[in-house]
Amino acid sequence: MAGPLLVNTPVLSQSMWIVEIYMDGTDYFLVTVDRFNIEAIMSDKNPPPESASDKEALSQLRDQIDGIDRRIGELISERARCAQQVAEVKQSSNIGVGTFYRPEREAQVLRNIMEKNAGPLTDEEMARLFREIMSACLALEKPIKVAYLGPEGTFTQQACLKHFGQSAVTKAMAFIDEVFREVEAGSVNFGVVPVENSTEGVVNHTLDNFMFSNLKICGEVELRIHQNLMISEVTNVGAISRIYSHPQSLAQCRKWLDANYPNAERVAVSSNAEAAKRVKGEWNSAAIAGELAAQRYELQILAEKIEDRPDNSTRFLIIGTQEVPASGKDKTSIVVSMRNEPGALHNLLQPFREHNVDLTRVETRPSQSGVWNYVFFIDMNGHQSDDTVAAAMEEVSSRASEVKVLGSYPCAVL
Ligand SMILES: C=C(O[C@@H]1C=C(C(=O)O)C=C[C@H]1O)C(=O)O
Repeated sequence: MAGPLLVNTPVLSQSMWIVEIYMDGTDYFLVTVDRFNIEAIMSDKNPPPESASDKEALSQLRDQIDGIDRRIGELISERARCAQQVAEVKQSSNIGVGTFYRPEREAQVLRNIMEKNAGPLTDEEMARLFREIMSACLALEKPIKVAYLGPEGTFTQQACLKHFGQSAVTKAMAFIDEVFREVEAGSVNFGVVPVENSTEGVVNHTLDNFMFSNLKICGEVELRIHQNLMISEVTNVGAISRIYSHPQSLAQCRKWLDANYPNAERVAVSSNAEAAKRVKGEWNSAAIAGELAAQRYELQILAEKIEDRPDNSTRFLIIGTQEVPASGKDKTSIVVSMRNEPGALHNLLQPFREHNVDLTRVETRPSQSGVWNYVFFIDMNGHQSDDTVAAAMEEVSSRASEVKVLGSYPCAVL
């Protein structure tokens, strides 16, 4: 066999190159290589030759993208002008006085986008883009103010941005009670608090607040929780002897820590964001927190997704003063108190079964007053205006000492 006869000839396609041709009698063999791999391997000193046709193709595609971007920009402006007109209609009529933000409408818009999406972007990616467009359009109508359980960089802040987008004006509060108070006082429009929380361990605190508050649940957010090990610019990577985080996060990463940092001291602090703050300026420590904390406190992520369970997620509630109309796919949350008697729980659950209402969560809390013996927090699929939900609720009301509807709200879209 003779050869190679030719080296580095970009003739097969834009992505495949023939690098060698061997002759063997009348047969010949091509040795090809993926151009993009080659490009990655080659150093800047020795760049692959660019053909004139490749350059032309690239420049044509870029011109096309510039044109599309112009059109997208024009369409976004047109959409924003429509949202401004909606605001004018809302203002001049009594439709939606004080309710510029419409959670049910936003959920419908996002669901619609996901349903119509033909790819190649995923439904979630597409909805995320539209989430930001809507957030900016709403800010033109009226900037929305939201309080959340801080400090900055917590998973609750991440949930807040996921739900309201980057154009919302956010305010970090130190405690869950303060988030409730801030909304009740009217200094913000909404609040975001964790409810089924595998990270911050504050589920009960949120539920207890609902017992004495007239605020409504206006929405829910689900967040995949990814934990990361992060360090500051002064950290000596080889000498990490202390790792800060919230106790729940330390627990979630226990196996990973046992395997990777068996001798480091694990220090529990009040939040993941607090952990991130502490590693600033400490050469021998690291923190476990979310990506947002790394961004906020300018830390470097040393290892990502270190949680032992990859399906780890947390649910947050949006609290406000408005009743949310049905969006087509909703949940209803209630709190019910029952007298302490045999079969109380059975009596409470029976109407839901009879009316075919699907319960998604039942939580029991000790009563905080003598009147309520058992207090149950119940989440169900459906809106309180649905016939089945309304019928079940009526029946429950006749059996319980007290029933309070915490709200009907759209199921989390993203
Ligand atoms: C435009 C409206 O107001 C707000 C903005 C929305 C949007 O940009 O699509 C949707 C719902 C509201 O939060 C509306 O009520 O339709």
